[in-house]
Amino acid sequence: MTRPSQKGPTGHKDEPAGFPARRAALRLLDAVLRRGMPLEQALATATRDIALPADRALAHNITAVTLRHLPDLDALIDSATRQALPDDAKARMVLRLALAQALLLQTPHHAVVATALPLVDGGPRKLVHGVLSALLKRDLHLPAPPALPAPVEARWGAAWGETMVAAAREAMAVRPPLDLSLRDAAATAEWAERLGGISLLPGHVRLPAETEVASLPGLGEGAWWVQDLAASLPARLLGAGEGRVMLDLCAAPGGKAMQLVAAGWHVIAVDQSRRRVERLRANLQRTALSAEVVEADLLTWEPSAPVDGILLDAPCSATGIFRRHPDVLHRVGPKQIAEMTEIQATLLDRAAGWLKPGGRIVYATCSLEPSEGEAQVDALLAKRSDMRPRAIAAGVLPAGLAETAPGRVRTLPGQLAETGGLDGFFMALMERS
Ligand SMILES: C[S@@+](CC[C@H](N)C(=O)[O-])C[C@H]1O[C@@H](n2cnc3c(N)ncnc32)[C@H](O)[C@@H]1O
Repeated sequence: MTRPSQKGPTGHKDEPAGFPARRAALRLLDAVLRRGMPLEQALATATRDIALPADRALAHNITAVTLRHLPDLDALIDSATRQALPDDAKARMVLRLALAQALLLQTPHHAVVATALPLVDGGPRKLVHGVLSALLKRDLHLPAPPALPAPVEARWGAAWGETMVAAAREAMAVRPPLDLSLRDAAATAEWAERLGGISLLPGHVRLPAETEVASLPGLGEGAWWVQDLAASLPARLLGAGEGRVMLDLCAAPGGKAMQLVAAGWHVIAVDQSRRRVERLRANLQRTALSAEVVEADLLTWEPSAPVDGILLDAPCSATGIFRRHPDVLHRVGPKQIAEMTEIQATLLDRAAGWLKPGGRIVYATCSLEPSEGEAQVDALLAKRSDMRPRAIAAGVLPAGLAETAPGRVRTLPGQLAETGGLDGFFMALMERS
């Protein structure tokens, strides 16, 4: 048995060692699954009473691993209960976390049981003990790769086919690599060598998944920023700026704005979120790149004059970044997607009217839902006879990716898999005639 600590790290008597991290993990899982909060957003509140960074990291890790394997963990739980536990029952939440620790984090079984049972004190302790003991006696294995939530598999299967769903499961099983965008694309070879990575495009360096960002050379001097390879593509479609004016709409925290400034555009970066605009300013300061920053709601704000270029990185369901944020697939469904498509259509409509004749716009979303990507651009082109697709220049995309239609790129799980894959994104380049 795990020896109960005299006093837990939070000062409570008779708490088993490691209990505060498990209590925080339960709060985190509850925030994501019952209240629909993003995991990263729930972190500060859920871990507020944890003093040690290592315990906060453990709570985060237990929850993330649980979310990556949730459907398979649920199947195990259901195999050991006579009556299915409600989806949001505390007993199910605790069992999910406990099994994830035992099966995926190799936590000793006695520690799993000792830290799980106090989570249901005053509740279904006997039930949880019974189910957990019965399951831990079995020779348990989780399927590899993990299943995605059934509604997601059905939706993506219908949109992209079963091969994509299988690739998405594989992508969910592994931590993605760390991609950096460089301020000085001319120094790509030098930085790739210095950082020990590979480069798939000028201005890009890819490092192994376990790389610790804080310890890398170049961070303090602002030589690079973290940005998935797919997320770096929309700004690349717009080419070199040569001092022309670019509106970066929905710009914070600024990954694409920094690329555009580094490519020679005069950038006006607009975002409505104060907190995220602060991060945008800090990022510009760290990289010594300068842009006009505007904190405003794009549903009412408009530029004072037509512009040469626009990048609209629209708010979206973010289902394309599930590899780093497994919570998204459990929080986002048709309702949230439909809400996002309405905002996207309004923003794209407004933005298209702000281009000079001959000006170019890129519309992008980090979503794997066609309604937030292809369908938005189809609708704009059907509505506006002054907008037309603009072919993507040679050499802009990495080897292995190509336009899916003139001016359009769709990145999917499974693409570039041999070098670590990339996030799910849609982008389209159009020109105003
Ligand atoms: C996908 S993120 C942008 C990421 C950013 N382009 C980058 O590369 O770092 C979407 C952004 O849209 C902003 N946003 C959502 N609705 C908005 C609106 N009505 N007006 C202005 N910004 C908005 C959010 O605050 C969020 O920062």
